[in-house]
Amino acid sequence: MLLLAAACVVAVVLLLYMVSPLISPKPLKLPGAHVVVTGGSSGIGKCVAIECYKQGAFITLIARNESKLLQTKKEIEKYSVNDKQVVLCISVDVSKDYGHVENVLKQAQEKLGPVDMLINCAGTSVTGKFEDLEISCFERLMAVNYLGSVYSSHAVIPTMKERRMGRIVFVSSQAGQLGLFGYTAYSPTKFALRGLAEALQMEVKPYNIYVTVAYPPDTDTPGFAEEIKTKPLETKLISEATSVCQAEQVARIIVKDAIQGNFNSFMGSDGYMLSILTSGMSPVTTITEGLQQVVCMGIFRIIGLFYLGSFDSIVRRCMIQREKSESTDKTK
Ligand SMILES: NC(=O)C1=CN([C@@H]2O[C@H](COP(=O)(O)OP(=O)(O)OC[C@H]3O[C@@H](n4cnc5c(N)ncnc54)[C@H](OP(=O)(O)O)[C@@H]3O)[C@@H](O)[C@H]2O)C=CC1
Ligand SMILES: CCCCCCCCCCCCCCCC(=O)[C@@H](N)CO
Repeated sequence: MLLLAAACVVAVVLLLYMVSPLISPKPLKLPGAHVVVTGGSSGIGKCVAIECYKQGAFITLIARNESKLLQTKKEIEKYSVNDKQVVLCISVDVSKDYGHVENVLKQAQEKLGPVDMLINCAGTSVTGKFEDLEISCFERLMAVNYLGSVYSSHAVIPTMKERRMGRIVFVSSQAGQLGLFGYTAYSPTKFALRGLAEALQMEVKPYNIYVTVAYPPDTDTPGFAEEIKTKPLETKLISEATSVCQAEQVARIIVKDAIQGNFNSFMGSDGYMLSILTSGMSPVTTITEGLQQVVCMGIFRIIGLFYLGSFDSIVRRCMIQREKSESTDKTK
């Protein structure tokens, strides 16, 4: 009886493997494709643009600061693989005025053709204790990290649906998979992208459009260098659970997953565990991915509980330390 059940399971798995090429998306061809990268003038966005350019794509870079855009354009052009390739720069704040964002993306499409891939990388972070963060921080981060991605995606989706092809990438964060001390303003903006991505993916899949959510860990970028200046001690200590990644490496993984149309894009072994743990009701792109989630979820939850225990003890130790130093300050 048991043998029969096992045989059935094996048969089903084999069958699923056989049909899996039918449900996996066809990879996007980057040579000659038009790739738009918001936040493309610095850090992860810049490396994503370079990676796509190296593979023959035409690039539109979007950010606010014009001189940074031009400098990055020059840097990217060093990697050209043919003499037709173009890097277009657009200076716009993706979080301000939807009409404006829609307009500049229309102009970009007139110049370089319809957008094949949009990478929403424009974003910023502020850390601090909940009550120390000004309300304007919560509003600004939601506007840039979340609404900025909504605006840019909203402007390109109609053409993608008409052409029945395309890729949309949202750059979330590991802090968009779990909430940590110091990230009360930032984490919700990154969790929001996941909700948007899931709902949007269900809408656009019949049009052969694939959505990817990337969850990078701490990554060595100008934005990260700015962030650590004001990070609470607790956040620093908790973040030491993972090592700092290089932007080039993060970009390579994001571009590979976007080309393949994978919903999940993660980096490193803790990124792998977090992605399995938080897979919830997210779509799967391969049978192997689904099987790994089913098999590993429980054990990763146990490992996760140990991590949570150690994070709680960091927070408690810091609190006791702070109270001690405050009371000695008072007695002085
Ligand atoms: N570095 C890290 O540790 C991690 C980063 N991430 C996420 O990756 C993304 C990139 O981060 P990172 O490379 O570190 O950031 P950087 O600060 O190095 O670069 C941010 C880019 O976004 C642009 N940008 C910022 N605000 C706006 C805006 N309102 N409108 C248009 N462009 C804007 C910036 O240009 P300009 O200022 O000129 O507008 C710049 O090009 C962010 O979404 C971040 O949350 C996720 C996980 C880890
Ligand atoms: C079972 C597995 C458990 C794994 C636990 C992993 C611990 C995660 C620590 C996460 C550090 C936060 C990264 C935020 C990066 C970011 O978005 C900012 N740097 C942006 O500037």
